[in-house]
Parts: sequence; C-alpha cells; structure tokens
Amino acid sequence: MTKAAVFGTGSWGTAFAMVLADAGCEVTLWGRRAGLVDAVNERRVNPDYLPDVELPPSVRATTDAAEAAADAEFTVLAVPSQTLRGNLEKWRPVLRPDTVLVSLMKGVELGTAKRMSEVIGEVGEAEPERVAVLTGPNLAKEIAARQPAASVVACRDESVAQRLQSACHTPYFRPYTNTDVVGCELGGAVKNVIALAVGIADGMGLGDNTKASLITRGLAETSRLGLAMGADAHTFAGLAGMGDLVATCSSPLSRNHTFGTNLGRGMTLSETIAVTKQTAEGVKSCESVRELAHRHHVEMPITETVVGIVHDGKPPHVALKELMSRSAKAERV
Ligand SMILES: NC(=O)C1=CN([C@@H]2O[C@H](COP(=O)(O)OP(=O)(O)OC[C@H]3O[C@@H](n4cnc5c(N)ncnc54)[C@H](OP(=O)(O)O)[C@@H]3O)[C@@H](O)[C@H]2O)C=CC1
Ligand SMILES: O=C(CO)COP(=O)(O)O
Repeated sequence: MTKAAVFGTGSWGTAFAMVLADAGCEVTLWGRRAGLVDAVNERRVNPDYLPDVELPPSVRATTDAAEAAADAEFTVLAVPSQTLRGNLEKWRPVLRPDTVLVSLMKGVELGTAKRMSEVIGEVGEAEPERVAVLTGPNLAKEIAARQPAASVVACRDESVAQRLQSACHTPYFRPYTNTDVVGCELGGAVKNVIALAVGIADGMGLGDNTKASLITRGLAETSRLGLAMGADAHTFAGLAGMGDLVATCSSPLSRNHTFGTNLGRGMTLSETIAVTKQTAEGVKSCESVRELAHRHHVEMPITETVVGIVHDGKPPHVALKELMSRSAKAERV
C-alpha cells in the first residue's frame, strides 16, 4: 500500500488526505493542535474545517512530524504559503531522502518572490525531479463532498507526476499530468489575486460583464507573466489556468473571492481580516506577484489595482476608475 503524509490539517490538506485514502493510500495527517488530531483519530472528523465529512479509516493523524513522515513515499505540504519555509525547516530532518515533496499551496513567498516548489527545493534540499505540485479547480468543500473534478499534477519528471497521478486518482478526482511546474504554480497563485479583484467588483454591485472582463484580462496578465518566466502558454488555457480561475472567481466558497467581496462592500482591511477564518493567499501573494511582474518587466494592471486597494488603502471606485482609464491598446498586447 502506498504511504503518504499530509502536513496541514486545514480544508485542503484534510480533503486531499481523503482523496489519497479513497485512491488506496495509507495516509498520516500532521496537525499542530492535539485536540484536532484527537478528533480525527477518535471521531473521524476534522471539526474545525470539514465538520460534515467522515474521514476514511486509512487516514490517521498525529502531532509528531517524524511519525507522519516515516515511510511516506509522498509528503504533501498544505500549510499557508508564507509559513512554509519556517515549517519545512523544522520538518526537513525527519523527511525521507527519497520522498516526493508535493505542494498543494497557491502562493508566492513575500520577500523572495519564490514559488512554493522553489522554497521546497531550497529548504527541503530536493532536486526538481523530487518536487511536484497539485493544482486546479479544486474547492476543498466540493472535493470533500466527492463531487467530480479534474486537477493537474505537475513535476519536471513526468514519471514522478504519473506516480502521483495514480496515487490520487479516484472515481471523482481525475488528475492530469503536466511537466510545466512554473506555469501550473503561477496559474494557482495569480488566480487568487484575480479572484480578489472579481470579489471586489461583486461587492461593489457590478455585474457579469465586469466579472468576465476581469477574468479574461486576468488570464491575459497571468499568461504574460508566465511566458516571461519560461512557462508554456498552453498551461494557462488548461485546468491550472483558466479552470482554477473560473472556479475561484465564480464561487462563494472561495476565500479569496469572499475576501474581495467584503472589501468591495466597504469593509476595511482589518475588518475583513477579522471575519476571514481561513487562508486567503492572494491577500499577501498579490505583493509578491507584483514583485515578479516588476522583475520580469511585465504589465499586470489588475494585480497592481488589487495591491492598491488591499495594501495602499485606495478606495475601490477610485482604483477601478484608474484601471479603466489606462491608455487604449490592442487585445493581444
Ligand atoms: N481550501 C481550498 O479549497 C484549497 C486550498 N488550496 C491551497 O492550499 C493551501 C492550504 O490551504 P487550506 O488548507 O485551505 O488552508 P486553511 O486555512 O484551511 O488551513 C491552514 C492549515 O495550516 C495550518 N497552519 C496555519 N498556520 C500555520 C503555521 N504557522 N504552522 C503550521 N501550520 C499552520 C492550520 O493549522 P491550525 O488549524 O492549527 O491553525 C491549518 O491546518 C493554501 O495555499 C491554499 O491556497 C488549494 C486548493 C484548494
Ligand atoms: O484554490 C482554490 C480552488 O481551486 C481555493 O480557493 P480559495 O483559496 O480562494 O478558497
């Protein structure tokens, strides 16, 4: 039986542990809170994140990182992006040297502007062939309800992506392989920023034309950045690009979309943070995505607008007016 460790007992870590178990893996979940770990082991639920989902018996939980990591062929990382480096520094001594490190995270590190696979490679001392990414239109609550969805497993080594694909393939979860790790990760991280923009527009009472325009031009600026960073253009038309963007920008389940909606309705940043119980990666990653855009000399006007509203306190109607009054240009530029 394939053994997997999942570090992080939040919404997605828990739901993906269930996917792995349904695909036939034996899974150990690492959590930092003993009470939550006990609830998983004794009641088979994660009361704080997915209280209505019964976890399969092949999912066990522990607070002991060494116990979780022992024998794991796949070590799945599912903590907030900005905490990954600090966590991985603690976990690295107990990781198996041949384990495949799998990122579920959709963020870019503040300060370094590194993608999660880069942080994993650096801190986990893992060559790119041992680092994989899972991404796509996968809202945790829908996956946990075993609603059908497709996903992408990306690794520079296609045979590793195929091993991971078979470890998480179930009747309701259909992963496709890809070797474009850069494109897949950017698709996942930038869609959170665009979902904030769409949420803000929704909160302002704007309609579907605005939403469609932001999604489409959001994908254009994501692709522009991706191409400048060596990604494959096809990735952005796929599940990791358009797929995830559509799911996140349309769904009230998205934390990024909801965060934006609250801002668009007039809540302040601190009020919005106070009512947000889970990780909305775009709030921090919009700054590191903008940093990447500047480094690669790529225009990302929607990302700039989101940073302006979220971090510089610009009123949404002022930011929107500025976005719309930029100089006219051809669509493909
Ligand atoms: N939820 C979703 O639908 C999806 C999420 N993702 C991505 O997955 C990643 C994880 O998200 P998700 O599971 O939803 O997040 P949640 O906010 O639901 O959970 C975060 C988890 O990380 C733990 N955590 C928080 N801070 C720390 C820390 N400093 N050290 C150790 N553990 C910490 C939390 O523990 P505690 O409970 O103790 O605070 C919790 O287990 C994100 O990058 C997200 O973008 C990707 C696809 C779908
Ligand atoms: O990444 C996601 C769906 O694919 C989840 O989006 P949120 O983090 O905005 O909830």
